[in-house]
Amino acid sequence: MSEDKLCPDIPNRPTGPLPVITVAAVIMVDIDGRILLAQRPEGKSMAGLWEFPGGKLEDGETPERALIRELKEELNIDITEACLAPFTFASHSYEKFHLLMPCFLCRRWDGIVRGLEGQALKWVRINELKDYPMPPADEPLIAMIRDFL
Ligand SMILES: Nc1nc2c([nH]c(=O)n2[C@@H]2O[C@H](COP(=O)(O)OP(=O)(O)OP(=O)(O)O)[C@@H](O)[C@H]2O)c(=O)[nH]1
Ligand SMILES: [Mg+2]
Repeated sequence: MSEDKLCPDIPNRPTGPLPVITVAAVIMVDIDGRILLAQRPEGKSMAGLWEFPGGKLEDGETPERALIRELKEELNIDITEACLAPFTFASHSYEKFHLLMPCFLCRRWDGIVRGLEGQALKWVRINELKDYPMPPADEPLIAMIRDFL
C-alpha cells in the first residue's frame, strides 16, 4: 500500500528547515479582567483574525524593548519593562516560518489605548475569547489565560 493511502488525512508538511521568527506579544488585562485583542487588517496575512498586540523583534532588540516600541506605534500607549510579566510562549509552524512568540502579561500602562494602524480593537472577557477567531498559534494560549485569570 502506498504511503498516501496509509495516511490520507495528513496534509503535506514543508520538508526543509523553516526560519524561526520571534514575535513578542502582550496580554493586556484591564481592571475588569478583560483582555485586549487587535484585528489583523485587510491586506495582511491572516487578515480578520484577532491577535494579541505585539510584533516582530528588530535586530538586537529584546522582547521587552520590542513590546515597548510596538505598543507605542500600534496603540499609542507607554509601558515599562517592570510592568511586563513573562507569562508563556507559543511555538507554531506556519507554512513559511516557525513562530516563536514569548507572551507577557501587562496590567498597567500610561495613556488611552487607540488603534493607530487602522486595526479594530476589542476588550474581551475570557469566556468570550472563543467568539474571536485567532491565529492557530494562539489557540493553546486561551486555556492558559483562563487558568491564570
Ligand atoms: N502580534 C501578534 N502576532 C501574532 C500572534 N499570533 C500569531 O500567529 N502572530 C503572527 O506573528 C507575526 C506578527 O508579526 P508582525 O505583527 O510584526 O507582522 P505583520 O505580519 O503584522 O506585519 P509586517 O510583517 O508587515 O510587519 C504575524 O505573522 C502574525 O500572524 C499574536 O497573537 N500577536
Ligand atoms: Mg504587529
